[in-house]
Amino acid sequence: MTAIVSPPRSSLALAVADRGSAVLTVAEMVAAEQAIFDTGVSVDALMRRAGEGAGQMIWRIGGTTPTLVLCGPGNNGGDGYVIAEFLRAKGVRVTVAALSEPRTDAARNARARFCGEVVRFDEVEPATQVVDCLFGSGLTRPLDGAVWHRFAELVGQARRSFAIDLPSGADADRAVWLNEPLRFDHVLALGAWKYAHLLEPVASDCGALSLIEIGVDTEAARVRRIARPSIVAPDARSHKYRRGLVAVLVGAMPGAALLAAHAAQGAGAGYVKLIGEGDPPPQLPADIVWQRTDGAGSVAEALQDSRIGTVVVGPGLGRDDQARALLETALGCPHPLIVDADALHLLPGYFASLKGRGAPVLLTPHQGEFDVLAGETGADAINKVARAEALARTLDTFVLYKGADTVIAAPDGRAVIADRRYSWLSVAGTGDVLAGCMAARLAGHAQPFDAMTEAAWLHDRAARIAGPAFSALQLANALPRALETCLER
Ligand SMILES: NC(=O)C1=CN([C@@H]2O[C@H](COP(=O)(O)OP(=O)(O)OC[C@H]3O[C@@H](n4cnc5c(N)ncnc54)[C@H](O)[C@@H]3O)[C@@H](O)[C@H]2O)[C@@H](O)CC1
Ligand SMILES: [K+]
Repeated sequence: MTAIVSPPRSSLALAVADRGSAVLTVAEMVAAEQAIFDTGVSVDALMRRAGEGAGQMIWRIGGTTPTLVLCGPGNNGGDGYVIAEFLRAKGVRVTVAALSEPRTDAARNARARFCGEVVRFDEVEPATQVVDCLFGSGLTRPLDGAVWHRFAELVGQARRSFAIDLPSGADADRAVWLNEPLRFDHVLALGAWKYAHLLEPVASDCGALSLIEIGVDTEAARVRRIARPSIVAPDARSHKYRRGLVAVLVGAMPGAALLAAHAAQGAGAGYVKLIGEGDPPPQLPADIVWQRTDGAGSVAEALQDSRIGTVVVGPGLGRDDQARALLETALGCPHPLIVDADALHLLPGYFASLKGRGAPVLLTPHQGEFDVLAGETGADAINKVARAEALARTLDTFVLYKGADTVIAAPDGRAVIADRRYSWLSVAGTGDVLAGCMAARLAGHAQPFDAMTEAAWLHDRAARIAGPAFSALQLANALPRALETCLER
């Protein structure tokens, strides 16, 4: 067996990237707030910080629009009284509708400081602008039917709606609606993102998201919202192998493998080759190398090339015996491996090969493929991130769980949520492009988690650049322009 020498890295390497802002569970948020109180800040002072931050944002967006603030019994309602007083002092015509008397000391104090009018919730008239401070992270059950009905009417009839911290009715950790879904124009998250802001089905009902800083320390958070990666251009010492050699295995449908290869080129790989049986497909462009093989033994031999940075198996692979043989060979090769599409359906037969494999394996399932892989794994998980984490841990692989809310999870517990994917991505072949894009990034710097995050970002950015109704090839062709937006200056 040929000795494996890692290819030299670093041309399109990672720069010091923005880690993205933190995503916290309610329990983590409570602990983070407690840490602030432990420094001597009072609950009242933190509520003022939160309410005035949110008030400032509403003032910037809504100006003097007459405003109805809906206040619940807890500290979310307390925020509402702070916001109402802030806007009133700016000269905005503000009414507060209270669901009940405040039940916490901080909310009672905020209520006492509000100098405007407070009316009963069940008697209030619709307004041009509505601010929802009924419930935040303390919501434990669905809203009472009559309350929800009136609430939905007030939000629906307003020209502009804001939800403070969370839309009332949304479960923060599970990211589900406890009542019927309700759409807001703006959601102002306090201190950190919660899962409901970024995971479907709640995320896309949140409209424009803003994060109001209140001074919570989120440094140690394991889960983050995706942020624009920072990518370094090739330097003077760069050459094609240093940029990264990507090998894509070709199965029954070479078109999909070709798309992945195009995408790898567009995302910065220095050298891309297809490895397949017999003659190359007629549509093979001149700038993609075809490495002809003759049976599984010769594929294994081709994959011994120590210059290979990443192998891709799955796009257009098929699910027959030949496909199984290719997957088995790929799993046995010494390089980082991306397992995508058809190969994900075949993978449960090879879980044992994942354990102890020297080089990392990256899985890219959409929902159907995820179900095939996960089975009962993570059945009790609270949300999509926890499900992805459970699979990553169980199989000791990196997982990119696709969807409008794409989740990336590492076996060490790190996770990233790439929310609100551009909806025109829902077209055939975009998965092949994502796999190729990820392969290029991984071949360039050998960091699987970063490669997945960068690929998710570049894929979405390229789609927005390509505009509506693009083809998968047009998406791959837009990748260089997406890459340009991430280059370190
Ligand atoms: N902890 C803090 O010091 C801070 C909290 N802040 C705000 O406080 C919120 C959390 O406050 P709370 O923990 O008081 O929670 P909420 O204000 O979300 O509401 C909790 C109250 O509502 C009741 N409740 C829950 N679900 C209900 C339902 N479906 N129908 C009727 N009543 C229901 C609970 O029994 C409790 O009395 C955050 O979302 C944020 O807006 C901010 O002011 C920043 C500081
Ligand atoms: K709210």
